[in-house]
Amino acid sequence: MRLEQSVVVVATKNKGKIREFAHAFAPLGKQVKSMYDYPDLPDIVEDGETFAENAFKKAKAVGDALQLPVLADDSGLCVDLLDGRPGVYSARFAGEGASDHENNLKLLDMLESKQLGDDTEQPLLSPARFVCALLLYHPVSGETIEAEGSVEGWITSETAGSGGFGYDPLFYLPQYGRTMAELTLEEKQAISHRGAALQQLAAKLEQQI
Ligand SMILES: O=c1nc[nH]c2c1ncn2[C@H]1C[C@H](O)[C@@H](COP(=O)(O)OP(=O)(O)OP(=O)(O)O)O1
Ligand SMILES: [Mg+2]
Repeated sequence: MRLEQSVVVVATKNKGKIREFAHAFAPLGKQVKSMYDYPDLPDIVEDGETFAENAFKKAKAVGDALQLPVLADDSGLCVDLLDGRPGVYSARFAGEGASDHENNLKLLDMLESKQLGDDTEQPLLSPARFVCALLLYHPVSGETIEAEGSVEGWITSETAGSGGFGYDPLFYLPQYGRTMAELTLEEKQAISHRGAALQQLAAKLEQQI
């Protein structure tokens, strides 16, 4: 499979993801379209047990509806002290339709309550990682190409930054001394789970050309 078109359709409604994909594909001369560009798409139930399963559901639903190759991203945050939660439930951690802010508050609440009684309150609450599964689906051949990326960091109670989206303000990167929300788009792409998955996808696509 090749990504020949000058338009890449991404099966997402997340404006933060759309911004990051647009930034990543612009140097390749490719324009990104999202689910906002196509009314009447079917609703997608993201009830898979893995990121890859959900990415497949999104890419297949939109690819079959549009009869175009479609890329999907399913991603989330896995927190060590919470045994890997919220994981695939990251988007609806504080309930169906929860905002990023509500999800962030719930996560900090859970982690801070674990710390109660500690003599010294630490801003760094738990190691964590962002995970991103990408899946490119071709509706005619049924072919799929998958890629995955992750990035390690710490959940911090000292949230900072207004860039990015989702859990970025509370994801602290010790090597940068900043949260993910304090990075530029370029910096985030260079180290993020999504950037890593995109690199792996590009490598796989090249192999198949
Ligand atoms: O780079 C990231 N920086 C911060 N947070 C992130 C990131 N990447 C994923 N996340 C969080 C946001 C959301 O709580 C969940 C993704 O859920 P996920 O279902 O894949 O995306 P979504 O529902 O927002 O949009 P859509 O399904 O239409 O692509 O993980
Ligand atoms: Mg979603």
